[in-house]
Amino acid sequence: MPITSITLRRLNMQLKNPFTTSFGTIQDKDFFIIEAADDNGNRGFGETVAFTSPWYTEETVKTNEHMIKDFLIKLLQENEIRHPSEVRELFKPIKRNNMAKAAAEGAIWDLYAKQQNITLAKALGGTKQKIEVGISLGIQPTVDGLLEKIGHQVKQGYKRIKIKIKPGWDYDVLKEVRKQFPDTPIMADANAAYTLNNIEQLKKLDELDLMMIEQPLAHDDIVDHAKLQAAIQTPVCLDESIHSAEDARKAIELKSCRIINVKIGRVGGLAEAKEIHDLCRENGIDVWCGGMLEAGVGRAHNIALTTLPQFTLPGDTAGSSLYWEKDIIKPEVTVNDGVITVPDKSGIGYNIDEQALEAFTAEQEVFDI
Ligand SMILES: O=C(O)CCC(=O)c1ccccc1C(=O)O
Ligand SMILES: [Mg+2]
Repeated sequence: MPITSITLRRLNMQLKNPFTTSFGTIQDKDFFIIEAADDNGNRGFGETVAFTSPWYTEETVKTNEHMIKDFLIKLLQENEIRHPSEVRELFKPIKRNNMAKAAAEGAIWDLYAKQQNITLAKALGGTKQKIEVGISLGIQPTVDGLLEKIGHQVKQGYKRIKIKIKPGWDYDVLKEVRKQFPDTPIMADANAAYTLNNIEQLKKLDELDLMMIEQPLAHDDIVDHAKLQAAIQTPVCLDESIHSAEDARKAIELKSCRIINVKIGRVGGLAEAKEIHDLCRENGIDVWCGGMLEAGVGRAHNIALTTLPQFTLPGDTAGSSLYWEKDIIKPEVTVNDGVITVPDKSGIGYNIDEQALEAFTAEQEVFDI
Protein backbone atom coordinates (compact mmCIF):
# COMPACT_ATOMS: atom_id res chain seq x y z
CA MET A 1 0.00 0.00 0.00
CA PRO A 2 1.37 3.47 -0.81
CA ILE A 3 2.57 5.63 2.11
CA THR A 4 4.55 8.74 1.20
CA SER A 5 4.85 10.68 4.43
CA ILE A 6 4.38 10.51 8.19
CA THR A 7 3.54 13.67 10.11
CA LEU A 8 4.08 13.65 13.84
CA ARG A 9 2.20 16.29 15.82
CA ARG A 10 2.48 16.77 19.58
CA LEU A 11 -0.74 18.08 21.08
CA ASN A 12 -1.69 19.40 24.48
CA MET A 13 -5.33 19.39 25.58
CA GLN A 14 -6.89 20.26 28.95
CA LEU A 15 -9.41 17.79 30.35
CA LYS A 16 -12.72 19.38 31.38
CA ASN A 17 -12.50 17.66 34.76
CA PRO A 18 -9.48 16.21 36.57
CA PHE A 19 -9.48 12.38 36.54
CA THR A 20 -8.27 10.66 39.72
CA THR A 21 -7.22 7.00 39.98
CA SER A 22 -5.50 5.01 42.74
CA PHE A 23 -2.23 6.50 41.40
CA GLY A 24 -2.97 10.19 41.12
CA THR A 25 -4.73 12.85 39.11
CA ILE A 26 -4.61 13.69 35.40
CA GLN A 27 -5.56 17.23 34.41
CA ASP A 28 -4.25 17.66 30.92
CA LYS A 29 -3.07 15.38 28.16
CA ASP A 30 0.06 15.51 26.04
CA PHE A 31 0.01 13.09 23.16
CA PHE A 32 0.94 12.56 19.53
CA ILE A 33 -1.27 12.43 16.49
CA ILE A 34 0.47 10.42 13.78
CA GLU A 35 -0.66 11.04 10.23
CA ALA A 36 0.22 8.61 7.41
CA ALA A 37 -0.47 10.05 3.95
CA ASP A 38 -0.30 8.89 0.33
CA ASP A 39 -0.02 10.89 -2.91
CA ASN A 40 -3.76 10.72 -3.62
CA GLY A 41 -4.83 12.93 -0.74
CA ASN A 42 -5.66 10.05 1.63
CA ARG A 43 -4.66 10.71 5.24
CA GLY A 44 -4.77 8.12 8.03
CA PHE A 45 -4.58 9.08 11.72
CA GLY A 46 -3.44 7.40 14.92
CA GLU A 47 -3.17 8.69 18.52
CA THR A 48 -0.72 7.82 21.30
CA VAL A 49 -2.28 7.15 24.70
CA ALA A 50 0.65 7.17 27.16
CA PHE A 51 0.58 9.73 29.96
CA THR A 52 3.40 12.06 31.03
CA SER A 53 4.36 9.73 33.89
CA PRO A 54 4.58 5.91 33.78
CA TRP A 55 1.93 5.12 36.43
CA TYR A 56 -0.32 2.97 34.22
CA THR A 57 2.33 1.12 32.20
CA GLU A 58 6.01 1.92 31.71
CA GLU A 59 5.39 4.12 28.64
CA THR A 60 5.32 7.91 28.69
CA VAL A 61 4.84 10.70 26.14
CA LYS A 62 8.63 10.97 25.89
CA THR A 63 9.23 7.25 25.38
CA ASN A 64 6.51 7.31 22.69
CA GLU A 65 8.36 10.12 20.92
CA HIS A 66 11.71 8.32 21.16
CA MET A 67 10.30 5.05 19.80
CA ILE A 68 8.29 6.61 17.00
CA LYS A 69 11.04 8.93 15.75
CA ASP A 70 14.09 6.78 16.29
CA PHE A 71 12.76 3.30 15.48
CA LEU A 72 9.23 2.92 14.10
CA ILE A 73 9.40 5.56 11.37
CA LYS A 74 12.78 4.13 10.28
CA LEU A 75 11.24 0.68 9.91
CA LEU A 76 8.45 2.20 7.80
CA GLN A 77 11.03 4.02 5.65
CA GLU A 78 13.05 0.86 5.04
CA ASN A 79 10.21 -1.59 4.34
CA GLU A 80 7.20 -1.96 2.05
CA ILE A 81 3.84 -2.82 3.56
CA ARG A 82 1.12 -4.53 1.54
CA HIS A 83 -1.51 -4.58 4.26
CA PRO A 84 -1.73 -2.98 7.75
CA SER A 85 -1.81 -6.42 9.37
CA GLU A 86 1.92 -6.68 8.43
CA VAL A 87 2.90 -3.72 10.61
CA ARG A 88 2.78 -5.81 13.79
CA GLU A 89 5.41 -8.18 12.33
CA LEU A 90 7.52 -5.27 11.10
CA PHE A 91 7.57 -3.73 14.61
CA LYS A 92 8.38 -7.04 16.36
CA PRO A 93 12.16 -6.40 16.69
CA ILE A 94 11.24 -3.49 19.01
CA LYS A 95 10.31 -4.96 22.38
CA ARG A 96 7.08 -3.76 24.02
CA ASN A 97 6.54 0.03 23.67
CA ASN A 98 3.03 -0.98 22.68
CA MET A 99 1.44 2.47 22.78
CA ALA A 100 4.01 3.90 20.37
CA LYS A 101 3.49 0.95 18.00
CA ALA A 102 -0.30 1.10 18.23
CA ALA A 103 -0.46 4.76 17.22
CA ALA A 104 1.71 4.22 14.14
CA GLU A 105 -0.12 1.02 13.17
CA GLY A 106 -3.47 2.77 13.72
CA ALA A 107 -2.58 5.58 11.30
CA ILE A 108 -1.74 2.95 8.68
CA TRP A 109 -5.01 1.03 9.25
CA ASP A 110 -6.98 4.26 8.82
CA LEU A 111 -5.02 5.14 5.67
CA TYR A 112 -5.59 1.65 4.27
CA ALA A 113 -9.35 1.78 4.92
CA LYS A 114 -9.52 5.20 3.22
CA GLN A 115 -7.55 3.90 0.23
CA GLN A 116 -10.02 1.02 -0.04
CA ASN A 117 -12.96 3.37 0.61
CA ILE A 118 -14.28 1.19 3.43
CA THR A 119 -14.80 1.87 7.12
CA LEU A 120 -12.05 0.94 9.57
CA ALA A 121 -14.67 -1.22 11.29
CA LYS A 122 -15.16 -3.19 8.07
CA ALA A 123 -11.40 -3.45 7.47
CA LEU A 124 -11.17 -5.12 10.90
CA GLY A 125 -14.10 -7.45 10.22
CA GLY A 126 -16.52 -5.65 12.56
CA THR A 127 -20.24 -5.69 11.87
CA LYS A 128 -22.10 -3.89 14.67
CA GLN A 129 -23.71 -0.62 13.62
CA LYS A 130 -24.38 0.50 17.16
CA ILE A 131 -22.22 0.01 20.22
CA GLU A 132 -23.09 0.29 23.90
CA VAL A 133 -20.96 2.42 26.19
CA GLY A 134 -20.55 3.09 29.88
CA ILE A 135 -18.66 5.71 31.79
CA SER A 136 -15.64 5.64 34.10
CA LEU A 137 -15.79 7.95 37.10
CA GLY A 138 -12.55 8.89 38.83
CA ILE A 139 -12.16 8.94 42.60
CA GLN A 140 -14.21 11.91 43.86
CA PRO A 141 -13.57 14.25 46.81
CA THR A 142 -16.80 13.11 48.53
CA VAL A 143 -19.27 10.21 48.38
CA ASP A 144 -22.14 12.66 47.85
CA GLY A 145 -20.30 14.15 44.89
CA LEU A 146 -19.86 10.67 43.43
CA LEU A 147 -23.55 9.82 43.92
CA GLU A 148 -24.55 13.02 42.18
CA LYS A 149 -22.29 12.28 39.20
CA ILE A 150 -23.63 8.75 38.93
CA GLY A 151 -27.22 10.01 39.05
CA HIS A 152 -26.50 12.42 36.22
CA GLN A 153 -24.83 9.81 33.99
CA VAL A 154 -27.50 7.17 34.68
CA LYS A 155 -30.06 9.74 33.47
CA GLN A 156 -27.97 10.27 30.33
CA GLY A 157 -28.44 6.57 29.65
CA TYR A 158 -24.88 5.26 30.05
CA LYS A 159 -25.11 1.46 30.13
CA ARG A 160 -22.88 0.90 33.14
CA ILE A 161 -21.00 2.96 35.66
CA LYS A 162 -17.37 2.21 36.50
CA ILE A 163 -16.08 3.52 39.79
CA LYS A 164 -12.40 3.84 40.53
CA ILE A 165 -11.51 2.35 43.90
CA LYS A 166 -8.48 2.14 46.20
CA PRO A 167 -7.98 0.98 49.80
CA GLY A 168 -10.04 3.40 51.91
CA TRP A 169 -12.34 4.28 48.98
CA ASP A 170 -13.96 0.94 48.25
CA TYR A 171 -16.53 -1.18 50.10
CA ASP A 172 -18.26 1.61 52.04
CA VAL A 173 -18.46 3.84 48.99
CA LEU A 174 -19.70 1.06 46.70
CA LYS A 175 -22.26 -0.01 49.31
CA GLU A 176 -23.68 3.51 49.37
CA VAL A 177 -23.73 3.55 45.54
CA ARG A 178 -25.54 0.20 45.44
CA LYS A 179 -28.10 1.45 47.98
CA GLN A 180 -28.92 4.52 45.90
CA PHE A 181 -28.78 2.69 42.55
CA PRO A 182 -30.08 -0.83 43.20
CA ASP A 183 -30.56 -1.75 39.53
CA THR A 184 -27.70 0.06 37.80
CA PRO A 185 -24.89 -2.07 36.34
CA ILE A 186 -21.92 -1.05 38.50
CA MET A 187 -18.27 -2.15 38.31
CA ALA A 188 -15.09 -1.16 40.14
CA ASP A 189 -11.56 -0.54 38.79
CA ALA A 190 -8.68 -0.71 41.29
CA ASN A 191 -5.77 -0.05 38.91
CA ALA A 192 -3.68 -2.63 40.77
CA ALA A 193 -4.15 -1.09 44.24
CA TYR A 194 -4.56 -4.35 46.23
CA THR A 195 -2.64 -7.54 47.06
CA LEU A 196 -3.79 -10.98 48.19
CA ASN A 197 -3.36 -9.71 51.75
CA ASN A 198 -6.56 -7.75 51.09
CA ILE A 199 -8.52 -10.85 50.13
CA GLU A 200 -11.12 -10.52 52.91
CA GLN A 201 -11.85 -6.91 51.84
CA LEU A 202 -12.21 -8.02 48.24
CA LYS A 203 -14.49 -10.95 49.17
CA LYS A 204 -16.87 -8.50 50.83
CA LEU A 205 -17.49 -6.87 47.45
CA ASP A 206 -19.41 -10.04 46.46
CA GLU A 207 -22.37 -8.66 48.46
CA LEU A 208 -22.74 -5.74 46.06
CA ASP A 209 -23.58 -7.55 42.82
CA LEU A 210 -20.86 -5.82 40.79
CA MET A 211 -20.55 -6.63 37.07
CA MET A 212 -16.83 -7.13 37.65
CA ILE A 213 -13.76 -5.88 39.47
CA GLU A 214 -11.06 -4.62 37.12
CA GLN A 215 -7.35 -5.17 37.81
CA PRO A 216 -7.55 -5.54 41.60
CA LEU A 217 -3.96 -6.90 41.96
CA ALA A 218 -0.50 -6.05 40.63
CA HIS A 219 -0.09 -4.64 37.11
CA ASP A 220 2.11 -7.57 36.06
CA ASP A 221 0.28 -10.40 37.79
CA ILE A 222 -1.83 -13.28 36.47
CA VAL A 223 -1.06 -15.88 39.17
CA ASP A 224 -2.50 -14.13 42.22
CA HIS A 225 -5.49 -13.01 40.15
CA ALA A 226 -6.25 -16.71 39.50
CA LYS A 227 -6.20 -17.35 43.26
CA LEU A 228 -8.43 -14.35 43.82
CA GLN A 229 -10.90 -15.34 41.08
CA ALA A 230 -11.20 -18.80 42.63
CA ALA A 231 -12.05 -17.20 46.00
CA ILE A 232 -14.62 -14.57 44.94
CA GLN A 233 -17.86 -14.62 42.95
CA THR A 234 -17.45 -11.20 41.34
CA PRO A 235 -15.90 -11.67 37.89
CA VAL A 236 -12.30 -10.46 37.68
CA CYS A 237 -11.46 -8.36 34.61
CA LEU A 238 -7.83 -7.85 33.60
CA ASP A 239 -6.58 -4.55 32.21
CA GLU A 240 -2.90 -3.72 33.01
CA SER A 241 -1.81 -7.40 33.05
CA ILE A 242 -2.66 -8.12 29.40
CA HIS A 243 -0.20 -6.79 26.79
CA SER A 244 -0.61 -9.40 24.07
CA ALA A 245 -2.63 -12.35 22.82
CA GLU A 246 -0.01 -14.57 24.50
CA ASP A 247 -0.72 -12.87 27.85
CA ALA A 248 -4.44 -13.40 27.26
CA ARG A 249 -3.92 -17.08 26.42
CA LYS A 250 -2.02 -17.64 29.67
CA ALA A 251 -4.54 -15.72 31.77
CA ILE A 252 -7.40 -17.74 30.26
CA GLU A 253 -5.53 -21.00 30.87
CA LEU A 254 -4.82 -20.08 34.50
CA LYS A 255 -8.43 -18.82 34.99
CA SER A 256 -7.05 -15.47 36.16
CA CYS A 257 -10.10 -13.60 34.86
CA ARG A 258 -13.52 -14.01 33.27
CA ILE A 259 -13.41 -10.74 31.36
CA ILE A 260 -10.69 -8.82 29.49
CA ASN A 261 -10.55 -5.07 28.95
CA VAL A 262 -8.91 -4.55 25.54
CA LYS A 263 -7.05 -1.30 24.96
CA ILE A 264 -5.49 -0.88 21.54
CA GLY A 265 -2.52 1.05 22.95
CA ARG A 266 -1.77 -1.34 25.77
CA VAL A 267 -1.66 -4.36 23.45
CA GLY A 268 0.35 -2.75 20.64
CA GLY A 269 -2.29 -2.17 18.00
CA LEU A 270 -5.42 -3.28 16.21
CA ALA A 271 -4.05 -6.56 14.83
CA GLU A 272 -3.09 -7.73 18.33
CA ALA A 273 -6.39 -6.44 19.77
CA LYS A 274 -8.28 -8.46 17.16
CA GLU A 275 -6.28 -11.58 17.98
CA ILE A 276 -7.13 -11.19 21.67
CA HIS A 277 -10.77 -10.70 20.69
CA ASP A 278 -10.76 -13.90 18.61
CA LEU A 279 -9.11 -15.90 21.40
CA CYS A 280 -11.68 -14.65 23.91
CA ARG A 281 -14.49 -15.52 21.51
CA GLU A 282 -13.21 -19.11 21.25
CA ASN A 283 -12.93 -19.37 25.02
CA GLY A 284 -16.14 -17.68 26.14
CA ILE A 285 -14.38 -14.72 27.75
CA ASP A 286 -16.31 -11.45 27.50
CA VAL A 287 -14.39 -8.43 26.27
CA TRP A 288 -14.97 -4.71 26.26
CA CYS A 289 -13.02 -1.75 24.99
CA GLY A 290 -11.17 0.25 27.63
CA GLY A 291 -10.33 3.94 27.41
CA MET A 292 -7.27 6.14 28.01
CA LEU A 293 -9.03 9.52 28.12
CA GLU A 294 -8.52 9.72 24.36
CA ALA A 295 -9.12 12.63 22.06
CA GLY A 296 -11.26 12.04 18.97
CA VAL A 297 -8.83 10.03 16.87
CA GLY A 298 -8.19 7.42 19.56
CA ARG A 299 -11.88 7.40 20.46
CA ALA A 300 -12.80 6.70 16.81
CA HIS A 301 -10.37 3.76 16.71
CA ASN A 302 -11.98 2.36 19.87
CA ILE A 303 -15.43 2.62 18.29
CA ALA A 304 -14.28 0.77 15.15
CA LEU A 305 -12.72 -2.04 17.24
CA THR A 306 -15.87 -2.38 19.36
CA THR A 307 -17.89 -3.37 16.26
CA LEU A 308 -16.33 -6.87 16.54
CA PRO A 309 -18.82 -9.41 17.93
CA GLN A 310 -17.13 -10.47 21.19
CA PHE A 311 -17.25 -6.88 22.53
CA THR A 312 -20.28 -8.04 24.52
CA LEU A 313 -20.01 -5.55 27.40
CA PRO A 314 -20.27 -1.73 27.33
CA GLY A 315 -16.90 0.00 26.83
CA ASP A 316 -15.29 3.13 28.30
CA THR A 317 -15.71 5.09 25.04
CA ALA A 318 -17.97 7.83 26.42
CA GLY A 319 -18.88 10.95 24.41
CA SER A 320 -16.25 13.59 23.53
CA SER A 321 -17.99 16.30 25.54
CA LEU A 322 -17.40 14.42 28.80
CA TYR A 323 -13.68 14.94 28.38
CA TRP A 324 -13.13 17.99 26.16
CA GLU A 325 -14.48 21.48 25.61
CA LYS A 326 -13.58 20.92 21.99
CA ASP A 327 -12.46 17.68 20.36
CA ILE A 328 -10.20 17.33 17.30
CA ILE A 329 -12.79 15.48 15.19
CA LYS A 330 -15.94 16.60 13.37
CA PRO A 331 -18.55 15.65 14.32
CA GLU A 332 -17.55 14.86 17.91
CA VAL A 333 -18.45 11.46 19.35
CA THR A 334 -22.00 11.67 20.69
CA VAL A 335 -23.81 9.12 22.83
CA ASN A 336 -27.58 8.71 22.83
CA ASP A 337 -29.07 6.69 25.63
CA GLY A 338 -25.74 4.90 26.11
CA VAL A 339 -25.40 4.02 22.42
CA ILE A 340 -22.97 5.28 19.76
CA THR A 341 -24.01 4.93 16.13
CA VAL A 342 -20.93 3.76 14.25
CA PRO A 343 -20.12 6.24 11.46
CA ASP A 344 -20.29 4.93 7.88
CA LYS A 345 -17.72 7.23 6.25
CA SER A 346 -14.45 5.56 5.21
CA GLY A 347 -11.58 4.98 7.66
CA ILE A 348 -12.16 6.10 11.25
CA GLY A 349 -15.40 7.67 10.01
CA TYR A 350 -14.92 11.13 11.52
CA ASN A 351 -13.28 14.16 9.88
CA ILE A 352 -10.34 15.85 11.51
CA ASP A 353 -11.23 19.34 12.74
CA GLU A 354 -8.22 20.97 11.11
CA GLN A 355 -8.58 24.21 13.06
CA ALA A 356 -8.77 22.41 16.38
CA LEU A 357 -5.86 20.14 15.43
CA GLU A 358 -3.74 23.16 14.62
CA ALA A 359 -4.80 25.05 17.73
CA PHE A 360 -3.77 22.16 20.03
CA THR A 361 -0.52 21.36 18.18
CA ALA A 362 2.63 22.41 20.03
CA GLU A 363 5.15 20.91 17.60
CA GLN A 364 5.14 19.07 14.32
CA GLU A 365 7.60 17.23 12.12
CA VAL A 366 7.22 15.59 8.69
CA PHE A 367 9.09 12.46 7.59
CA ASP A 368 9.29 11.21 4.00
CA ILE A 369 8.59 7.52 3.64
O1 LIG B 1 -12.80 7.14 30.24
C1 LIG B 1 -11.78 6.58 29.87
O2 LIG B 1 -11.16 6.88 28.83
C2 LIG B 1 -11.23 5.45 30.72
C3 LIG B 1 -10.88 5.89 32.08
C4 LIG B 1 -10.07 4.88 32.84
O3 LIG B 1 -10.66 4.11 33.56
C5 LIG B 1 -8.63 4.94 32.73
C6 LIG B 1 -8.09 6.17 32.40
C7 LIG B 1 -6.73 6.34 32.31
C8 LIG B 1 -5.90 5.27 32.52
C9 LIG B 1 -6.41 4.02 32.86
C10 LIG B 1 -7.78 3.84 32.94
C11 LIG B 1 -8.24 2.45 33.24
O4 LIG B 1 -9.13 1.89 32.60
O5 LIG B 1 -7.65 1.82 34.11
MG1 LIG C 1 -8.51 -0.10 34.14
